[in-house]
Amino acid sequence: MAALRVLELYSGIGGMHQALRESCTCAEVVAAVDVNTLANDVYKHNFPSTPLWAKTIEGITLEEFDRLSFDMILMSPPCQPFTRIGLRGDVSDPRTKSFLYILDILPRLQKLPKFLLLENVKGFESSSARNELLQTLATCGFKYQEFLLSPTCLGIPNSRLRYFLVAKLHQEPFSFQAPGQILTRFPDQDAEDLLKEKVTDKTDKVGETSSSLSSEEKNLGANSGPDCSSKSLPKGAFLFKLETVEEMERKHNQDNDSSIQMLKDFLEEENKDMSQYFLPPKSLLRYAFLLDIVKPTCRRSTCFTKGYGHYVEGTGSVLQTAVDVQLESVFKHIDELPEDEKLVKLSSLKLRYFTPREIANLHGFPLEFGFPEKVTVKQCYRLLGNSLNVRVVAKLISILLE
Ligand SMILES: C[S@@+](CC[C@H](N)C(=O)[O-])C[C@H]1O[C@@H](n2cnc3c(N)ncnc32)[C@H](O)[C@@H]1O
Repeated sequence: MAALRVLELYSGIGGMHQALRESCTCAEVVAAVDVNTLANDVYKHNFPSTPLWAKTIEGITLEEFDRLSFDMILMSPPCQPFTRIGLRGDVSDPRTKSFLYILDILPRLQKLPKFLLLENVKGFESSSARNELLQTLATCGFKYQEFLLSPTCLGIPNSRLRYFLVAKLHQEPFSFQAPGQILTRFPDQDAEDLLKEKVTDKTDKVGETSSSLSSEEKNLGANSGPDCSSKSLPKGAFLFKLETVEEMERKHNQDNDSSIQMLKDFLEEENKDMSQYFLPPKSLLRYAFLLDIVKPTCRRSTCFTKGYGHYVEGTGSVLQTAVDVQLESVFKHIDELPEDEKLVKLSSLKLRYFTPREIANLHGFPLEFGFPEKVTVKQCYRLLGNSLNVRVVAKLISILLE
């Protein structure tokens, strides 16, 4: 069988290429395109034989696209115009220009690709750019399905809810196609969950609390979950550490969901020198209440963004390495303490950032995937924060090509 000719647009560090490999598809990336010099260096480091076009997508002519004669497009367009917390410039944001250019080129190609996969942030599904994409695909004769998925669907303890679209040309609809719907789980997941529930049913009655909701839905607080000591508190009440009862319950549920792996499976060797990753006193004192603190035995972590290690708030979880220290005992009445005592208490948790390697592990990059030596830790965080979960995309590629 001839190898599938794949065009990787907005290639970054090559998350899509890695996913293609992980899916064991017989394929060749005929061109990867990105303007970011540093991301391109990382890409070349890991995929040295792939032709890398360090230019803007809108600078590629129709003829150049035609010459590549590709069968598949894999792409992650810039997400800033669609993020829920951003300005949501959508199609009027200049960063969407290259995507609109692709939509304009697509119907005019000499040979349409047979397959297409797109990744973007949650928020893209309600954008005009997405409506234009669907319209273009329908005009060209593609069958497509949209998803909102997080790595937790695959038992990975990391939330990274993303929009995905898979499309194939002139073929039977997907067996799982649900017109007008965005699927929030993998097509085979219902059957898998049912099987799991049956097994748990027989062996462990406590398992009943893992309802038919996906982990991400539980994550979003859609499940009331098992009993927890905080239940008598009024809805929305704040506990220690600026957390509501609902947040506490959600974390509690996820940490007890044995279908998700523990974070310790993704961590680096304990004997490695981690001194550079510990949170400095200034950050501890200023942001302690806003940190999402997890232990190695936890089965969850928040989405690691490109600001991780630079901004503290909302950019990703931090790891409590002093595992025997009780979080509650540290935070209780901490506000009443003078600063030096506060710092002693907070330091006892031994909080550190996840290393770039650990984030790469959570994102599904294999151990052989690396960064050139000159790339700094902060740059690694930035590039990984822009990238994707390889295992989620690999599974979608398999589903698309089934
Ligand atoms: C969301 S990131 C994609 C990350 C990639 N999937 C990965 O695994 O690293 C978007 C990428 O698009 C690139 N980009 C943005 N606008 C572009 C354009 N007009 N032409 C080419 N690349 C562009 C950025 O440099 C960035 O690396």
